[in-house]
Amino acid sequence: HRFNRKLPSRDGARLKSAPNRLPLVGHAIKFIRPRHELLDWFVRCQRQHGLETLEISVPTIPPGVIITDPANLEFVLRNEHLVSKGDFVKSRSWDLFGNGIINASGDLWKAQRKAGLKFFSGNNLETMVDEVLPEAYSRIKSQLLEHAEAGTVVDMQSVFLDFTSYVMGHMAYDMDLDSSHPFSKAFDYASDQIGRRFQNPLYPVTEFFFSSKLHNALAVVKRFGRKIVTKAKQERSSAAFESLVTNDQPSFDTLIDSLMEAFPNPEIVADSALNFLSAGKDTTAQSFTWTLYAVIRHPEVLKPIQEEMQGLLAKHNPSDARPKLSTADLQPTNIPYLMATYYEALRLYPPIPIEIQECRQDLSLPDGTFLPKDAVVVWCIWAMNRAKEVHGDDADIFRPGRWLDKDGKFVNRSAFEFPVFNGGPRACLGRKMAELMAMFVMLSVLQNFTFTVLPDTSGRLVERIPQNSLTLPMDKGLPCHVHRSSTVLP
Ligand code: HEM
Repeated sequence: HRFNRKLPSRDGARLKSAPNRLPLVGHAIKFIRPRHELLDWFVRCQRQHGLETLEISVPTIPPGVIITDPANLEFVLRNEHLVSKGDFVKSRSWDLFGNGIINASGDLWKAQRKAGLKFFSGNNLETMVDEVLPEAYSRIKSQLLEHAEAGTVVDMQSVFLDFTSYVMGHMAYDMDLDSSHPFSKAFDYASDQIGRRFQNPLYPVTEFFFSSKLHNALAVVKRFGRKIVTKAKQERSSAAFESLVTNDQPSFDTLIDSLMEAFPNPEIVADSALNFLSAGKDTTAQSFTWTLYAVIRHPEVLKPIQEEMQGLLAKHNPSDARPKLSTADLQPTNIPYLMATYYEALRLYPPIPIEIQECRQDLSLPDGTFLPKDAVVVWCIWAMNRAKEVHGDDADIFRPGRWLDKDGKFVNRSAFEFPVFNGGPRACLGRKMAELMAMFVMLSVLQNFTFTVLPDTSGRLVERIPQNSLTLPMDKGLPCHVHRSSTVLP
């Protein structure tokens, strides 16, 4: 047996088991159920046992626990040398993520983290707001106008995915990517199939018989990555050559540039850029979709958002009917209610809903739980974000006001109470970028359009649920009717 035989325990006794454990298969059935049922089950575990650490068992993987207490999560996130991604996650996602930052550890991770930090700390986010976001928005605006004019149904999830593909394509690869590009199609297919491996314990067998489409998609993705790096290298050489003639310093400021400076190996640069694209494209598009859904269901939030928009406009030259939004405009100090609305949607619909890590050695959590080496540590962000012990008795309710203090100022929570962007040394590198994109796209879309969600065939507005994935796509998208409203912002 390759796993340590010791079991998780506290005060010398076995832990309480998470509910619905079955003989032989343990909790495995729960993990292969549709995503919303699994998430509901995590919420039930949390409601029945509060912040207590519970035991879970799934055959073929080492014994494990579900943690919910923010103090335990803080310990886990701050001590990567003790608890980190293990074989369970890495073996399933290696084909797509390879040596990229998402799964890398040690020096390989450190160098990519440094290159990413350098990239995000420069002027790049300002360039994104000034140049990339307006162009990305103008593309989706034309789509929305066409649908508004023709009265046709538009899937807002796919519109937001077009938006983020364009933005991430520019930020990660310095090129135009839209959802119809063969790379985008191959990438989306491969991400989806890799996500399914986490739900299907027999995936090596299934893929042995039915995997040629996945292998082809992965080959397209990897080939595209290599092509991008070769193109960036050629551009660097010619810019360097030109600078000899003009005597100007060439400037290299794309993410690919930062990565090429850190790594001589083009395969690593390609994997790394792909990981950044992967980390940023779907998570953000999904967060915009769930935010719009929440706003449509809670129209009372539109008034304070409109007031903030008017406040922003008043700061610009009043004669300028289409002012350009700047990075300063998009800060939470200027638009606290919109930021609170976004955070409230992120709380109820976290784009990465579940995390799974493994213990590197025997250890004890702050609540006294003993975990043997190899033990699996799971936390469900979806359920933690609904814990009444942390978010109050109204934790199930969408209420942006919980993110504002008595003066209406936006107040954040610690990463351990609100682990939507992870925390500790491996906290999300793109958080600021995601927030700027969200504020920009929400201000622009809500200023120019109103939406009605389509009812189902019985005429009812059914609650939207997530689809199975590593992230949180809305099942069947967000089909809406869109209507034009007053056009004030660009
Ligand atoms: C609402 C949007 C987003 C959410 C909720 C989110 C959430 C997260 C989470 C939970 C992690 C930890 C994942 C893990 O290691 O298991 C993470 C890591 C990461 N995120 Fe984000 N993310 C978002 C947007 C972005 C964007 C726009 C980028 C830009 C490229 C980005 C770049 C990264 C990177 C590079 C990492 C790996 C950090 C490391 O391992 O050191 N994310 N993110």
